[in-house]
Amino acid sequence: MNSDTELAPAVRSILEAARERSGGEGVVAVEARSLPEALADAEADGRVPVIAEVKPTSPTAEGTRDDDPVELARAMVDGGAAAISVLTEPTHFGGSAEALTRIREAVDVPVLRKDFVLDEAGMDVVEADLLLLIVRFVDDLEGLVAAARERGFQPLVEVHDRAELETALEAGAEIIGVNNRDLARLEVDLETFESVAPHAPDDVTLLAESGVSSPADVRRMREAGADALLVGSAIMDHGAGDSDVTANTRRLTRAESEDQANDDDTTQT
Ligand SMILES: O=C(O)c1ccccc1NCC(=O)[C@H](O)[C@H](O)COP(=O)(O)O
Repeated sequence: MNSDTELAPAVRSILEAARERSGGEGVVAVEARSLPEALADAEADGRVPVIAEVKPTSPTAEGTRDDDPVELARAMVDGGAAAISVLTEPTHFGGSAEALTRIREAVDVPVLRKDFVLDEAGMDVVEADLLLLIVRFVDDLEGLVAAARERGFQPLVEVHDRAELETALEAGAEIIGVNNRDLARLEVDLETFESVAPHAPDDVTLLAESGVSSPADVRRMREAGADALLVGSAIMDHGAGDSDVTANTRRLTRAESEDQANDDDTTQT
């Protein structure tokens, strides 16, 4: 691991579970759907580029959604999602590689494998268009970025502060996510993205991850330089059980349209 900074007990537990999980058989080879192209398509279409996350539960979620992951992903695409993120971690997030495979067959947008990949073997589990690598949790980021690309994945490199951004850039990352959830208390603070984003070069595809829950949050992250938003909880709405995932997604993908901005103003007054 790349840092000895404090980690929440849930994160320690996630990492222990990740170390115990085995990789797949053989080396994965993917023909990836391009994330930058999907984000550009969404922009051209007047949608805010949102990567909607199929996240059955999590250490901070208020409940669990047992809906069919394929139906959830389809509903997110209907709501305008430019791409889908799928938690494949089974123990703490209720995910699976099988769910990702089924989703990728069912939708035509890029699909991110959101998991805690610590080494090359951890990559060879399932085909996905993007693969998450978290700077804090890996020792040889440059080697893993190269290994991911050799397999055809687009690596999404996740950072939490400016020093990690530098590490990501030195490793050759082209798609970088700034996670607003800190790993010590699991609290979200949108200022994290705002403090890191100005230091990212323009040619990087920059994602704001975690804690985006309203159209106002979307606009705030976009104004701070986010090319796209990665949103799980606000779309899954775990506590509400059968909340409408299409409507939840559409509310965010339309956050920059005039109608939505007017609705928000009306609601706030
Ligand atoms: O979401 C959690 O509770 C969590 C806890 C510990 C480590 C990671 C965690 N989440 C992973 C993610 O990065 C998020 O699922 C993703 O960024 C979406 O965040 P949100 O929109 O806040 O659900």
